[in-house]
Amino acid sequence: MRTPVGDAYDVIVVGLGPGGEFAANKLAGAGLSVLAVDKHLAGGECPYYGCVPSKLMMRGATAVVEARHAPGVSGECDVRPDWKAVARRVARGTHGWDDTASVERLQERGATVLHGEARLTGARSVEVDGTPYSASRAVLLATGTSPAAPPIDGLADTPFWTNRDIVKVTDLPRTMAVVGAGPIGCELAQAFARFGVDVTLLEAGERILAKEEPEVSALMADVLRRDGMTVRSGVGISRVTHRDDGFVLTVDGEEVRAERLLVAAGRDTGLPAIGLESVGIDTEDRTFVDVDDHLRVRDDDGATVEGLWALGDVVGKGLFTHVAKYQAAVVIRQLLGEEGPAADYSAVPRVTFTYPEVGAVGLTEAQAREAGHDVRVGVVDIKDSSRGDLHGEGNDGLVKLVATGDRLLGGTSVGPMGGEVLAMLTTAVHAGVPVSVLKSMIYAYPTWHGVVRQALSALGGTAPQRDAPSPLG
Ligand SMILES: Cc1cc2nc3c(=O)[nH]c(=O)nc-3n(C[C@H](O)[C@H](O)[C@H](O)COP(=O)(O)OP(=O)(O)OC[C@H]3O[C@@H](n4cnc5c(N)ncnc54)[C@H](O)[C@@H]3O)c2cc1C
Ligand SMILES: NC(=O)c1ccc[n+]([C@@H]2O[C@H](COP(=O)([O-])OP(=O)(O)OC[C@H]3O[C@@H](n4cnc5c(N)ncnc54)[C@H](O)[C@@H]3O)[C@@H](O)[C@H]2O)c1
Repeated sequence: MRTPVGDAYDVIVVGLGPGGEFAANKLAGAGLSVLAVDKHLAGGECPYYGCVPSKLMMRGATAVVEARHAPGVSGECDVRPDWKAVARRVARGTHGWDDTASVERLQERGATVLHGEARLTGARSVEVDGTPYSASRAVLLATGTSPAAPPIDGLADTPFWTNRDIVKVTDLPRTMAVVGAGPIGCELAQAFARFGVDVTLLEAGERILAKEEPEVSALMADVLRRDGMTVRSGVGISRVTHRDDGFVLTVDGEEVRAERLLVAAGRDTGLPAIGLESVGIDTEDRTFVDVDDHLRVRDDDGATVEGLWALGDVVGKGLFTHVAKYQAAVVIRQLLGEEGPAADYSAVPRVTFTYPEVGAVGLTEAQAREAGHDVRVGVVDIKDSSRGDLHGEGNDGLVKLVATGDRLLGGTSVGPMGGEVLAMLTTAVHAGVPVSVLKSMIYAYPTWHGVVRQALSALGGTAPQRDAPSPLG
């Protein structure tokens, strides 16, 4: 452990989710004295309540559905899904919600780890459960988010589940209502539906997965309905009550009943609790901490708060683990005096791990038009490709490209490997690979990423070309 000078550490990291933990490990490993503080589990939302358990659930759900495709492609297959198997993998994958390994990793690198609630008292000082600490170089705020509860009459008095509860479920309910059809709602609803739970997905907005292209929302609503779910968008939920036999939601004046209720209606950054007023930031109407492209915190006058950085979900530049770690790397370079680019969000990839996976990067068509670009669009259904044809059942998906002139602004790839196909679109958008260069490449046959070639030829309204005549007719 590095000994701090006086009572001051070099760096204090508040919040040890993917962003804070990564920064604390790297900075301590580089020889700085680091105080690493978390009020709950070192590791944060992703490994215990987010990415890891939800992807383990999706893996189980995908295996079930792939087995159900067997009759058309490989004969009979008797599938008897058992949630206990998933629950066991989740308990293992989350280390039984125990952060000893993360804490020890930090300590081995020389950090001092404290479990406690921190509050800023100035740019380079914090209190942890009332005890003051100061940092000679920097405080890093990486306090992340917690599940938000929408202001629905009666909801707060009911035992509804959030992502933090549902990941611990060992016995499935018969019926479940889900409020919110963003990535969390869609992933978890589909996982449960594929294990036989009768799920009703309720979305207030016009469409599910509203941050994605409209074609994606329509396709995914169709897939989820074929999974046996009831999918309703544009609904108003006015009241929730709970009795022994379950929940009753008043939805557009009618009752929806369910044994369990999952609320997946967005995230809360909890800014009033972290002491931002001590550095001139009023949190009343603010959702995220304002930062410049080096993640330095700006106060209400737009001035840089010297010695204070923020990163991860709390800055709202993309609520993803990979964004939190990317931002942490930008901050680490500055604190270690290393060269490197400022943060750039023009090619942030995102993947919703439903089946099919929904991958996207850069601008959607609507965002590109709003930004004033002269937009060209190419959309291809993956069923209209050789790989889609060969795959057979389960070949739901599409590739959509958004370009202006010879420049790719964004792309979406939905399919059994939509998140993997996204890699080439991310490279293209990030590196500014011209559309003409992408068109001149050779695409392996018959691949899912080969559909990108078809979408490139569809750009600008040209009829999409198959990669070969359908071998199955
Ligand atoms: C169900 C679900 C599935 C997800 N799936 C994915 C996925 O597949 N891929 C992906 O990229 N992202 C996914 N995410 C998002 C991802 O989990 C977050 O973007 C990521 O965890 C954010 O990291 P962070 O470092 O900002 O903070 P967080 O992970 O939110 O951690 C913040 C930490 O700060 C601590 N803290 C807060 N306030 C204080 C305080 N005052 N004092 C001390 N400690 C404090 C908290 O206890 C917490 O440990 C998912 C999220 C959820 C909920
Ligand atoms: N695979 C991934 O990378 C992944 C998976 C899960 C979550 N995440 C991250 O976590 C973030 C949060 O996910 P999320 O799904 O909670 O948030 P979200 O904001 O994307 O979706 C929440 C949905 O709830 C709806 N909603 C809000 N209030 C409602 C109400 N009263 N009734 C009905 N619907 C209501 C909203 O209209 C919205 O569509 C995402 O933005 C994403 O960045 C990522």
